[in-house]
Amino acid sequence: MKDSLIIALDFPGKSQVMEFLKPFEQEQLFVKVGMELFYAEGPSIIEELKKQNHKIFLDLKLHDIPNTVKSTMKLLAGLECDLVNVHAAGGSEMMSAALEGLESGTAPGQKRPYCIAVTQLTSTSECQVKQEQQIVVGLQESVLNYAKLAQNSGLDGVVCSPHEAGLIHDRFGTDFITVTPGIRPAESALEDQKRTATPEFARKQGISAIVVGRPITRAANPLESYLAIKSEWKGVYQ
Ligand SMILES: O=C(O)c1cc(=O)[nH]c(=O)n1[C@@H]1O[C@H](COP(=O)(O)O)[C@@H](O)[C@H]1O
Repeated sequence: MKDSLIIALDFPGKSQVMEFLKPFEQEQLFVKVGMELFYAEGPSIIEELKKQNHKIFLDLKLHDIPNTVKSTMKLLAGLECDLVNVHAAGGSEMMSAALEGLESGTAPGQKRPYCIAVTQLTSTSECQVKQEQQIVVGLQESVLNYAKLAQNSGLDGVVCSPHEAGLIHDRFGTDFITVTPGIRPAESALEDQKRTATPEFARKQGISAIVVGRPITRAANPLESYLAIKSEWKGVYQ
């Protein structure tokens, strides 16, 4: 997990994914399958990507009652991805249930997928946290609170922005995984992301893995963009 660069495969279907991956034949990738692609293609897209030897983050951000999350995680464990996630806002009981489900769905002798919790989405601003979510302590404290709940529930780490990751490692240890989207090389468009940072800034925070979507998938030359971001991040595929 350490120093990984995860490419968000936010595409509407398999054909676009396979077209995108063509120039990456020489690269072993860590890819993220999110709701759009998974809902379009179902579990077969995971099998396809595994056949190509890519590591997989299945990003379905489960957020439901504990029983539903537990049984869904049991099912997802069978897909043998490397990383899955839930929303910390679902609460500690839900997070513990997610882990129980994953453990019970993992074949004996196999390693269960890492499970991390989304704290505050990187598209969320300080203003939204205070005005819409009515969390008076503010964004950073809310992220730290969710990280604490996730760790106490036995999860392996969190999704947060690069701006909170250093503090999370200070408080919760360097082994607690931080995965940070919202990565934008200097002068890239921020689009809907609010808490953004460059790959270089991310490297200095001791972050475990960065997630990059559009700056690679929508680049004129995706492979070139991937390699440039990777060298700025100094990620080493493991
Ligand atoms: O869990 C995630 O992956 C996630 C959490 C978060 O807080 N923010 C966030 O952007 N993501 C995902 O990370 C990816 C970021 O994509 P880009 O903004 O295109 O780089 C998208 O697939 C999002 O769904």
